[in-house]
This record gives sequence, C-alpha cells and structure tokens, in this order.
Amino acid sequence: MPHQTPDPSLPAELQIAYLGGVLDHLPQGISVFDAELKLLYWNAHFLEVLDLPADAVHAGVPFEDLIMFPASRGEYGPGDPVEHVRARKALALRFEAHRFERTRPNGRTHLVSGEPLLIDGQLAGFITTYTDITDRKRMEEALQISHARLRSIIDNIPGGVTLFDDNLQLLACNDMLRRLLDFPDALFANGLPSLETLFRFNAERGEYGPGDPEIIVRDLLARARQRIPHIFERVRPDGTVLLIQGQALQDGSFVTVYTDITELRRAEERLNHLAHHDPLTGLANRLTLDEHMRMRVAEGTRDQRRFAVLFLDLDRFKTINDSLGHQMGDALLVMVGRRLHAAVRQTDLVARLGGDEFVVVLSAVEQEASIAHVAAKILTALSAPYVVNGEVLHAPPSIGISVFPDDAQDAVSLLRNADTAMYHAKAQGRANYQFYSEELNRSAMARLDLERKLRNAAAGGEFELWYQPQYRACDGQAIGVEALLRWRHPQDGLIPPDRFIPICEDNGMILDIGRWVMEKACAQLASWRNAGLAPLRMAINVSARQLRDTRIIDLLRAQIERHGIGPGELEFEVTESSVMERPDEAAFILGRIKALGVSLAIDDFGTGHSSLAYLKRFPLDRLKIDRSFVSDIEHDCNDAAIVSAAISLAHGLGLEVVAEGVESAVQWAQLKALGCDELQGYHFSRPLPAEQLEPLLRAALNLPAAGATPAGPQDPACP
Ligand SMILES: Nc1nc2c(ncn2[C@@H]2O[C@H](COP(=O)(O)O[C@H]3[C@@H](O)[C@H](n4cnc5c(=O)[nH]c(N)nc54)O[C@@H]3COP(=O)(O)O)[C@@H](O)[C@H]2O)c(=O)[nH]1
Repeated sequence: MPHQTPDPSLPAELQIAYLGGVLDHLPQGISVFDAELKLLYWNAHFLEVLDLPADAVHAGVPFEDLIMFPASRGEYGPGDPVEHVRARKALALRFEAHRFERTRPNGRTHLVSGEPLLIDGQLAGFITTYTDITDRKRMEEALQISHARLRSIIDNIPGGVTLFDDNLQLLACNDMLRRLLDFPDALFANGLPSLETLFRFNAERGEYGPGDPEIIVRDLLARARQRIPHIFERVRPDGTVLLIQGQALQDGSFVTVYTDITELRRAEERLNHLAHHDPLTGLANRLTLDEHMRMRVAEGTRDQRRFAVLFLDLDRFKTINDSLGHQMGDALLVMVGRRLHAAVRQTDLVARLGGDEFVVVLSAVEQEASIAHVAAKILTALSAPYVVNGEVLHAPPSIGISVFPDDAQDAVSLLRNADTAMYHAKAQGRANYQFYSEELNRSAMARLDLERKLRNAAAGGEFELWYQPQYRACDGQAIGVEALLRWRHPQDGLIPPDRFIPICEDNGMILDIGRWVMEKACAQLASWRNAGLAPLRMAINVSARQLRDTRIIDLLRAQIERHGIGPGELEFEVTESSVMERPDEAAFILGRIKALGVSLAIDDFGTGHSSLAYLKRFPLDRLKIDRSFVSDIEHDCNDAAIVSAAISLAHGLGLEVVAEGVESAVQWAQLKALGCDELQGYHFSRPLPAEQLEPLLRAALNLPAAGATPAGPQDPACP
C-alpha cells in the first residue's frame, strides 16, 4: 500500500523533524528517494544496515552513488560494479513495488521492500525499508531442521505413528502406520484424514470387531477427546497383534504409536508352551503337573472333592531303549502319550515327567471303583503291542495310585505316594495297578534309606565276598565255590543280598558292584590256585543288567588274562528270568562269554518260566535246581518228582545238575540216588569268608593242611 506523507498543512520543518524522529526510532533501515531518485530522508539504521559511510550520505545524493558502495564491495555479485549500479537504477526507475531478501557479506539477512511514494496520488518518490530478519531466518532454519529431524524420527520409528491435534485432526503419520493398518492410498489422497475418518474406515471393515460402526466410531471419538494416556493390545482380524500406546503431548496434541508385536506374542506363546509341555510327546510337563495338582488340591479342599493321581512307568522301556536305540524309544513314548490321552477324559491331565514316567490326574472321581476302572482301561490300552518301524514292541505299564485327600493332602506327597504304589505294582509282577497304603509307604521309606546307605557302601569298603563250596554228589569231593556278596554296614551289621541286590539292579549300581565281585572272585581263585587249592571252579552270580552291558566281555577277558584263568575254572550263574527277558540277546552274549572258556549255569531252575526251546539254544553247562525243591524233597513226593524230571531233562540236554540248599545227609542221599551231579548247601558249609573256608576246602580236596587232618564231608553212601 503506497505511503502517505505527514499532514501537509504542518510547516515543512516540522514535518521533516517529525519524520526524522519517527524514522530514527524504527528498527528498520529506511531511505526515501524523490521522483528523480535523489535521497530525501534516511535514518540511522539505514546507514548501519547498508554499512554506508556517514559523510557520503546526505540529502540529494543520487540513488546510483549510494548503491555504488555495496556494488563495489561485490554485494551484488561478481562483475563490473558500474554495470550493477546501472542495472539497479534501471529497475528503480520503474518505481515498482518489490520485496526480496538479501544476505550481506557480514552474514546478516535483510528483507528489502520498496514501494512508490505517492503525494496527492502523484508519484513523488520511492521509499525502501530494510528489515534485519537474520534472527528470524535462523529460527526458521532451526525449526525446519528440528521439524525434519522429527519427521525422520517418525518415519524411522519401528512402528506406526499418528499425531493429532485438539480437534482430532491428523497432524502427522508415517508410512509404517499405513502399512501396519493396511490403510489404502485413497484414504490419504486429499491430505491427512481426520481421526474420525480413520476410525470410521476401520469400524466399517470390522477392525474393531463386530458391532454398529456408527456407535463404535462415536465411542472411540469420545474416548479420543478425553485424551487419556493408554496402552493396550489389539488383535486385528488377520491375527496380527498391535501394541497401541497413546500419550498426550504438552502442546495439546496426542501421539499414538502402533507396534506390531505378533512375532513377540508368538514367541511368548512358543516359550510358554515349551515351559509347560514335554517337547517329545507334547503332553504336560512337570511344571504344569505341579500347577495343576496344586489347583486340584485347592479345589478339592474347598469343595471336598476327591481326585486321583496315577503314576505310570513302562515295564520294559529301558530294555527297548538300550537295545533298539533312542529313536525307537522316543517313537514308543509318543505312542504311549497318545494312547494315554485317548484313554482319559478331556478334563483329566496327562503329563510326562521324563524317561518312561507318566502321570495322569483324574479329576472329580468319587469311588475307588471308578479309579480302578480307569486304571484298568489305561493298563489295557498301554499293554496292547506297539508297532514301531515295523518292530512289534510290548511295554505294559506298572501303575501306582494315590487319592486326594485319603492318601495325602498336598501335591508333593500325592505324587510321592503314587510313585511308591507304582514300585509296589512292579514288585507284584509288573503290568498291574496298585493303590497306595501306609504300609507301602513304610517299605518305600526303608528302601530309600537302604539306597542312600548303599551309595556309600563301596567307597566305605563295606562289601565282602564270601564263598560257599560245591561238592561232587557221588563222593563229596569239593569241586568249586560260589562267590556270594555280603554287605556289612557299620551300624546295621550284615545285610543279606536279597535285600540290597534288587535295589542295585534297579538303580544300575549292580554294574560297579558286579565288576568288583568279578575282580575279587578271580583274584581269590588265582590266590587259592597258587596256594595249591586246585582244581576249583569259581561260580559268580551275574544279573540281567550286567549281561546287557557289553563291557562285561572286556572285563572278563582282562581278568582271565591277568590271573591266567583256564577253561572251566570260571562259571557264570544267570537266573532263568534274566535270560528269558530277551532270549535272543541273551543267547548272543552268553555265546561270547562261553567263547572265552567260561562255563554257564542256569540258577534257580524251576522258579522262572524257562522255554525249553531257548534252554536248548543257550550254551549252558549246568542247571542249578532251586533250593525250594530241595528243602522238602525227603517228604514231598511232588518236589522229588520235579527234581527227578529236572535232572532227566538236564541230562537229556547234555547238562550237569547242581542241587542247592542241601541241608541234610538224607537230602544228599536222595539227590545222589536221583542222579544229581553236584551239591551245595548248609549241610556241607554255609557261605564263609575266604580265610575261614580255606581249611575246609583243603580237607574236602584231601589236601594236607598245616596242623589239620584231612577230612571232607561225610558221604552218606560211603559211611
Ligand atoms: N547278582 C548277584 N547276585 C548275588 C551275588 N551274591 C549273592 N547274590 C544273590 O543273592 C541271593 C541271596 O544270596 P545269599 O543270601 O548269599 O544266599 C545264598 C546262600 O547263602 C543260600 N544257601 C546256600 N545253601 C543253602 C541252604 O542249605 N539253605 C538255605 N536256606 N540257603 C542256602 O542260597 C543262596 C545262593 O543262591 P544261588 O545264587 O541261587 O545259588 C541269591 O539269589 C544270590 O544269587 C552277587 O555277587 N551278584
């Protein structure tokens, strides 16, 4: 807008003084030229802004003289300053209003604005204003930088961002938001949409679940207006999970960050599943079982409800796993898990504790009969043969049962008692189920105590090896000894092998103990041979577990070489049941033992379930008739008949017969009459430590002993 001069009715001096005073107080530099472009007015800032020498500036100075100063300083760019001045003057002479920014060499920027000066509507000159906008420019630049920085943060943030103002108008959002929420480009075609538009778009495509979109949008807008900070998760219709965090900013705007946490949630779910499930079978694991049982105990206590815990252990799993490999074992466990799951209700819990141990928690079972019914159902399901990789496998379970609150009132004790009952089921012949009882608990405790003591027995030198002689039936000539293990506990005294050997077989300790027995017995055999007590045969008891450990062959070979043991000097006694468990495997390992010159005897003959076909296949030398048939042979004609048949059978198979448990001369006579080859029993000698047995052996071998008269056992047939 053209400027007006002061009131023209005022005297000219006043007008000038007035103008000069006003101009000097303005923050801008001001210059006024007349219509001939001669300087009329200027203020102090004008000199400063253009850095003009004060003595060069006076009224009437032509425009071109003034601008020659900046031109010669190169402020209009390189080139001839006179040309610059001429070009500028030509422009000025057009008296057109103009506005531009100019940055001077000192770095300060001015907004230069020029306007024609009109007096009475007639062009009277030109007025130019120089406003120093350096600070404003710097602020604007700083603002631009910070805005760009903010933009770049928003664009690079690993989540979707929206920023909206008081009026719920979107101020900013990033590409990630559009991608995360699948917003089409059309939604942004006319710039940033309002929050309401976004809400409506989402509501209509079912993003917020079912419901009337109008109502949903109204609610959402009402909530947005409250501007309450929030953090929540939203599951989108496609299953992705968004974490949505909203926060009001100081300037009144509201920022919301959307983070895709789908993978995080899935990883959490996977971790949670892993933490609560057995990775092999997918069944619940111990942690879940503990939590479940604690809940059942709490519910049962509150509602006075019973529930049952079934502890299962597969009877032949270890053998299958050891002989057929872990892959087969694993496949079998998976099948067991499936069968178990199918045998119980959805509300019951099936868990695998590890190895071949499973637990089933039957909820809300009131009657013992119904618990037994489920146990029988599980037993039947798991006893059916499994076909794994073409192999038919049998792994029936032994099941122990404890009932809440009858047998225990807490989860740990319930599980322990079910475990105890399971051991009882195993002791009862396996493949059956047993309920827990207090008596069972006592025997389990005693067993635990014994097991604990056993762990120190070897290190404490508490084992001893005793020997019981064996005699030729016809003349009472000593022909060998059987090595029998003894455990002398410092407090409990002598503990019979029947009490601790089954435990050692269960927990695997028999492998180390059996090795010790073999080394000790072989050393004793060599020692007696060196002392002239020969020929003697050393019989060693070997359990099924030892036979499955192929290291037994190396151990045996080493002992034979070390002590120069000849063929037939060593004998292994194996029980019927141990070789009948896996007869093919047993036949193989027994063949290798036999090949080392070790003779073989079947122990406890008559107590197991021998298959004659297999007996024939084993490379045996002797049958040992169990003492239960011998103990009453003189009175029980059935026993006599059994012993007689066993002797005939053995002889028919080319085997010799040893009768054990001979306690009287009458039994000796009868056994001899039945054709028994060898005898062992208290009638001749109880098992004794080596040094106590030695004089007896000398006598039985008719060897002279220092200070002793040779005397063997009395032959009833040759009095
Ligand atoms: N795997 C291993 N088993 C072993 C070892 N040492 C012993 N055992 C087995 O422990 C069972 C019990 O043995 P033990 O208490 O030593 O009893 C033996 C004899 O004392 C007993 N016997 C012998 N004669 C008589 C008798 O006239 N009357 C009578 N009441 N008992 C008698 O018989 C046992 C010998 O039995 P067997 O071995 O079957 O010939 C026993 O099963 C041992 O095998 C070991 O080192 N390893």
